[in-house]
Amino acid sequence: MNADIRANPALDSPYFDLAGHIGSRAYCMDNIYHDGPDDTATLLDVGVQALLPTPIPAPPNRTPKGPTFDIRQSEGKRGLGMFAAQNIPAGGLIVVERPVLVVPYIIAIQTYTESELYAALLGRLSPDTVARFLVLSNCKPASECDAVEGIMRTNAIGITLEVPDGPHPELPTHRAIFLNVSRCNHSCGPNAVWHWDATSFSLSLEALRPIEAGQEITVAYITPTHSRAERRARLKMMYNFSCRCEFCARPAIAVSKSDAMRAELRAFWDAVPSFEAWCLDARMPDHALIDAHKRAILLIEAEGLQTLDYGKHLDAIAMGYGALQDVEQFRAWMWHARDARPVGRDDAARVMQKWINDPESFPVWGWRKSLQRRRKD
Ligand SMILES: C[S@@+](CC[C@H](N)C(=O)[O-])C[C@H]1O[C@@H](n2cnc3c(N)ncnc32)[C@H](O)[C@@H]1O
Repeated sequence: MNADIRANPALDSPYFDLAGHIGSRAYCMDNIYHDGPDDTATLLDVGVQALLPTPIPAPPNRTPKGPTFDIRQSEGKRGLGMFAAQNIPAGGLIVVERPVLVVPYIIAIQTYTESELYAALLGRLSPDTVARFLVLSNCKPASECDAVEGIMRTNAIGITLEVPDGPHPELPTHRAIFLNVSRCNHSCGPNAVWHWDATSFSLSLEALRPIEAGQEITVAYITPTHSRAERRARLKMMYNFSCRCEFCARPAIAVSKSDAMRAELRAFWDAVPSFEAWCLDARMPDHALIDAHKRAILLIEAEGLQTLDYGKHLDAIAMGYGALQDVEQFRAWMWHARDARPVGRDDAARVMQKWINDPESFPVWGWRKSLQRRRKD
């Protein structure tokens, strides 16, 4: 079993049935050919393979203008890293990339070793792609696994393919290698995030906040809301490095404050009332919900954690002001929410602009008052 992988929610499934999985799978190797320089070599369950669309549609056309990044040495013993080659706005697209290798999260094959399978898969790629794969970082000692498996464990990103619900909820989850995004180092307050789009078989990397030209582009390898000590222990265990990000380098006095703020953010969604509950409950102050989300934004900005539902908090504040029929604040926060949308998502921005122009067309306009009035009647 491949224990080290980023983002594998399928494995939290209570229905995970490893024995059933092993007993019932058949696999095939194939290639997916793309327009770009690198094809994808796949090892897929035959059922999953049959579900792939042919041809695979092109990724949504949101191509950034000019080169957005370069790969070079990062400071402080972090190896290579990805750096912004131009100023990138919040929500700006950095790169869209197809994987060069895709394998199931669990490979239930006993007749071949994983090394043999990877050798066969690499044999399906161009020599140039293989050369670029083989120089990716490997954090695993030779005593633990061979070099190719080490590269997989260090760089693979968890992706899900489109598989209908069934008795094997682990089936959609795969490990994929992306040659550029693999060069992104980890930060406990990352300035970028990746999104996998199963339909176009592509990964897009987007800025979470403005990134200046020359600044390093970072992502989070683990959930960043844990305490500094927990984050570091987890990174050491999974990726065998002591985190050297700016958030871990803070002085000790700042660490307990940071740990407390992250704990508050981790508990946020369980503690905050739902929008409907706040609308209905007259005992709750008018600004209770809005203030809670404003506090979350404050914490997120202090800790560089825009990866945590930043846009959702902005939406919630705008919605709160809409429910209170506060035109001025509604417009101001809807602007923020609109601007925080990833660049290129024009359909969402258009709808939000319509609400800014005509607040009364906002679907929950005045709800807190009207629901309470209705409750009294
Ligand atoms: C996926 S690779 C990232 C790119 C890598 N630096 C390279 O040269 O290809 C992951 C490896 O980069 C290094 N790394 C990433 N983030 C780091 C950080 N915050 N502090 C120290 N090392 C880091 C570790 O060696 C880790 O195993």
